Amino acid sequence: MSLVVVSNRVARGKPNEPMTGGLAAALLPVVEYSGAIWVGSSGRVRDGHQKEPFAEVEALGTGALATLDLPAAHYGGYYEGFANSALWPALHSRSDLIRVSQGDYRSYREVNAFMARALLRFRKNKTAFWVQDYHFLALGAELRELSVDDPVGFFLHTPWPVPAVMQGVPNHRELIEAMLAYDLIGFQTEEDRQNFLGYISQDLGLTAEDGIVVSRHGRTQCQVFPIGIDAEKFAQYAAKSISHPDVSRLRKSLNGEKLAIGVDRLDYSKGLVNRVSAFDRLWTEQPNLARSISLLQIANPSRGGIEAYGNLQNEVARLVTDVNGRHGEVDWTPIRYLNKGFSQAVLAGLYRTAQVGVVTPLHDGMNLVAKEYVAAQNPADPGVLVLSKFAGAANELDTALLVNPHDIDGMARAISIAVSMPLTERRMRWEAMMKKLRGHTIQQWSADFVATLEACRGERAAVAPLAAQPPQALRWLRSAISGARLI
Ligand SMILES: O=P(O)(O)OC[C@H]1O[C@H](O[C@H]2O[C@H](CO)[C@@H](O)[C@H](O)[C@H]2O)[C@H](O)[C@@H](O)[C@@H]1O
Ligand SMILES: O=c1ccn([C@@H]2O[C@H](COP(=O)(O)OP(=O)(O)O)[C@@H](O)[C@H]2O)c(=O)[nH]1
Repeated sequence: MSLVVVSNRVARGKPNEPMTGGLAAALLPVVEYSGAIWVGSSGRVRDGHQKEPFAEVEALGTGALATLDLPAAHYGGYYEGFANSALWPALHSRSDLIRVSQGDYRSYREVNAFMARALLRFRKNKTAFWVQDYHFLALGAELRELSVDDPVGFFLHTPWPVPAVMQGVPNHRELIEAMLAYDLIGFQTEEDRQNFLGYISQDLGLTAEDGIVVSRHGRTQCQVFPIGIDAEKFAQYAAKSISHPDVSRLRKSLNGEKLAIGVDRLDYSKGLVNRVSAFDRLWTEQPNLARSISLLQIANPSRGGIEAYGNLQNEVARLVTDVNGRHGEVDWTPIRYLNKGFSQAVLAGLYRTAQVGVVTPLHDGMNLVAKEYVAAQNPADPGVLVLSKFAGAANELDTALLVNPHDIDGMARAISIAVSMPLTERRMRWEAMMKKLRGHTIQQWSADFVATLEACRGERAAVAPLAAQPPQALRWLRSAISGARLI
């Protein structure tokens, strides 16, 4: 079996470069170790009608990376338009931020159709296609139009909201009906899966039995696959990176003061304004904590061409300036605010330096930073994770200090509790989280999804049984897709 993984964003595996988002960070080791071929956008566009889509193919570990120049006439409407100004806000329950035109929807569908044509080149005798995320909701249907009858699966990295929110997306019915051309649809949490099935029932009049929806396309299995991380890799990075100049300079600058860390793309879903307000509240209500805990906030700019993101960047910068102006001293800066990215090896050292990890999104599919923070801690003296209950990660990391990101006082209180938590309690909470991270790795996640997808082969007319978890997940994945080397 050969596996073709498809996403808009890809990663190149350069160890010193920051990752752009969790999807690319998660898929990189999957492709490197499994021998799959990963197809995505090159980030460049190409004019005119491309008879044969242009792809550059390079090796990526034991797998390969194929990047495509997307059609110039449709790229903006697809990426900044429909994907990130209609679907992204809706998926994160921000209907107020939906800005979209019919032209954007047409471009989105054109790019999905273009990608389907491009994928034919990577199809072999026995191929399975694994499509990632909201950029390609209709890609399965486009592949079926081209007579592809291989298993085609889809994984959604974001949340799926309640039906009323999806109803605010133009063309929602046509688009979500097209999703049922997938054999398997994966979600981060049970709540996301239930919301999706709720929409299918309310808007499409289809019922699901044991997560199987039968539509005109055949059968679609809807299942939860929470994404994991390589916890051991982060632990090793963290132990090693202490000597990295960025990490040792940070440590030296702290002078015994405690540190909280936030690491996010500059995105309205991440709750940055509320987080900074919570620190403002903390230092106002408990002035004794000024100079004893500061915040390092890494906020990597994202999707800068979209108005809502530009506005957010200005708002957060203004707020940080206000808070620093209010609480700062000649020799103390309450918030160190950085608009740039770091490699994961350096991030691990920064996570380990901080006694508190603050991950407080308003909504988040999973949030890998929460898991990475835990994995990077020193087992003998672990830090405390303050985690939004609206991050997918809260389902597993339930011994973190769970907070409501809309409750500024509650967050300030949780940060204060985290700062003074005794070692025994910190260790108990951390060990419970670490056990979950070790028990569910990124390799396990991909092996589970691919095994379940492969079980759908030839089963479009009959319900495929849920695949048992493979005992040697990674070995299985490698051997199952060993035929994937296409170049
Ligand atoms: O590709 P961009 O437009 O620059 O955005 C970056 C990625 O953001 C989102 O990441 C999600 O995937 C993570 C891993 O599953 C998950 O932890 C997080 O909660 C999600 O927000 C987006 O879904 C990706 O498609 C983007 O590439
Ligand atoms: O400076 C940075 C900031 C983030 N990341 C990585 O980007 C990913 C962010 O994923 P997450 O799921 O937290 O959020 P997303 O950005 O995908 O919404 C994580 O793997 C981080 O390690 C990175 O490599 N460098």
